[in-house]
Amino acid sequence: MDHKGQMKTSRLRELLGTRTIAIPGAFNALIAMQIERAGYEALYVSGAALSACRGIPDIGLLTLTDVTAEAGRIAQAVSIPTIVDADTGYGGPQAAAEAATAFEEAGLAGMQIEDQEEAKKCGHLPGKRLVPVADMAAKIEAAVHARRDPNFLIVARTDARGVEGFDAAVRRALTYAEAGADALFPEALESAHEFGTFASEIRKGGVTLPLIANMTEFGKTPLLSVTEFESLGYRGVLFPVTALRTALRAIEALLAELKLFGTQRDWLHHMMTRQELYNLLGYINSQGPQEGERYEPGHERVSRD
Ligand SMILES: C[C@](O)(C(=O)O)[C@H](CC(=O)O)C(=O)O
Ligand SMILES: [Mg+2]
Repeated sequence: MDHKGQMKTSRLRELLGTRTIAIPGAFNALIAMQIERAGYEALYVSGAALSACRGIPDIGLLTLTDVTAEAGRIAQAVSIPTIVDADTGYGGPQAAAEAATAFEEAGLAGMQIEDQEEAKKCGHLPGKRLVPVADMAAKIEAAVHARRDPNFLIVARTDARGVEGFDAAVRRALTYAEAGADALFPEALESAHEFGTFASEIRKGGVTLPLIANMTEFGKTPLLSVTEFESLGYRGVLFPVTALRTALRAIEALLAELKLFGTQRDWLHHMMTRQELYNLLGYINSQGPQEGERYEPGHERVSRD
């Protein structure tokens, strides 16, 4: 952890302590740069998106080494804080402690750990299994103990809603707060009403930690806006796979048309131009944009490649 890393961790705490923010998921460093440039104040590295980018499902196949390398690259490409999805913590308390150390050193501002058993699944699928509450609490304690920067954020996610029920989700979250978690994340709640009740039950339990909501699509949770979550008492709203799903659909459509027509001409206006991509990368091309490199509607030649 360096000075820059410490600034990001304290910034993340400050943000979650004061207002409600949208936290989009970045599936690589370039997308992280886009997220920062679009004005977001924090970003998320999703296990589901990272797995998908490797061509594998989100069933706990990513290792700590894999995630540290990729999430570290993402975090270091931007100056806003990054929260990484650490799945189940990659094992027991010792593994969770190692994860906290590795992520902190790699420049992450926080990590999210969930209470599923190790052969995990997407939190919005049926058939999940949870570890005993004491086992999860031990992982949180170990991660909290392992961090060197006290601001490195440990987000405790409970998947209990779809397994043991709503009340168990509240009870588990309260226990995780006691174990030292810095933020609570109730996974796969099924209505705005449940989000509101969860928040008020947590407050009734005497816990004032920031709450995180997950706005993943096509799952169990109806789509609510950041403003709605703000009024329900949530401080961070994740959009973990939103950019990836959108990119995938666009690429699917492009590929179909390219195959059919043998040219990408009609797609130029959907593309970021060479110069715009260079600008995003901060790459100063010493020769500047070449004639014909900028897209103008009606012009077919865009790049000199
Ligand atoms: C938030 C999540 O853990 C993720 O990996 O991004 C997933 C998202 C998803 O699968 O849609 C989740 O379990 O909710
Ligand atoms: Mg995940």
